[in-house]
Amino acid sequence: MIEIEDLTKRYRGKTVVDRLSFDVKPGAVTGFLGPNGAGKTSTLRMLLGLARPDGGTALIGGRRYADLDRPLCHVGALIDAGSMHSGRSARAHLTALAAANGISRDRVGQVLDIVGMESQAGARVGKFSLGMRQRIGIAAALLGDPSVLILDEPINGLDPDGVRWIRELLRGLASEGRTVLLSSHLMSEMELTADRLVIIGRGAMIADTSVAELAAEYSQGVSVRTPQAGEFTEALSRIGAQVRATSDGALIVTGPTAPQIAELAAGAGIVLHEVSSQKSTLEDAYMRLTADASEFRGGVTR
Ligand SMILES: Nc1ncnc2c1ncn2[C@@H]1O[C@H](COP(=O)(O)OP(=O)(O)OP(=O)(O)O)[C@@H](O)[C@H]1O
Repeated sequence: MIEIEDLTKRYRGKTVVDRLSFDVKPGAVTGFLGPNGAGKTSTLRMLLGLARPDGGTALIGGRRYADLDRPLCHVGALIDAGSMHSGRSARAHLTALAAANGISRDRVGQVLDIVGMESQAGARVGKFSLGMRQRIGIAAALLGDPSVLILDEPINGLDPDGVRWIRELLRGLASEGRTVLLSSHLMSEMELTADRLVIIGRGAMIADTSVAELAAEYSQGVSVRTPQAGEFTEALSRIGAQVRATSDGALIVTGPTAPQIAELAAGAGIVLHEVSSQKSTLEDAYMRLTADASEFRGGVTR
């Protein structure tokens, strides 16, 4: 469990994390989303004791990171794997990390196995591709078998196989009851990976929701095609539905669900050619939610 309350960070007078509060619960993957510069990394760095908050608290299992005994056994973190330039082999890097944290050497083999890197464990980390470094970074995060995982942009720069691999790994770790928090600035990376979503902009909370709730909230009604449009519009209006006709002859119905509309038509002897829910994509929802919060969106001069 991660608890963030009123967390605030300022750099040179600019508030980059602004009284942020949210909880991250075990047993689910929580996506931490926001445009570039929204304050995600700053928040994660405070959570991991790498930056000092100017206000509020960031707790893991009820304690500050700095107060955890053998922190690697409570929290695994991946922050900036791209910058990991080690002249050591992957195995030596992990073995040193294990030794420094009182973790058995045997665990190194296990985590190399989990991330599929045993065959390359003897090669120098500095020679690895970004995707391989991400895997070694995740192996390091898993060394202490932690119940909480915090990953900053772990999908960034991975090829489709890597993306699928990390998605399955994180979902598996969450299904074992672990708390998994990962950041991204792309909804497309999150919609298949995360259960819950915490969306921030300019350091402040925009939405604390689930993928399913956000999809339902931004659903745009049901598209219906029928040769009896006039008659069916009257029947729909009688049950309180809102109906508007589109220029290509469809009816967009808001209020009832698609099955309710189909049943109403069947009961009234109306022929339907099409009934389909018009879901806006989560990407659209995210773009709308963060439209005012993006510092770097092109095309507009402020
Ligand atoms: N050490 C620092 N000193 C000064 N400013 C900083 C520092 N770290 C972050 N910032 C500023 O804080 C703001 C938030 O940055 P942060 O990296 O937390 O955002 P982010 O949401 O992780 O963005 P991205 O998706 O681009 O990684 C930015 O304006 C950034 O320039």
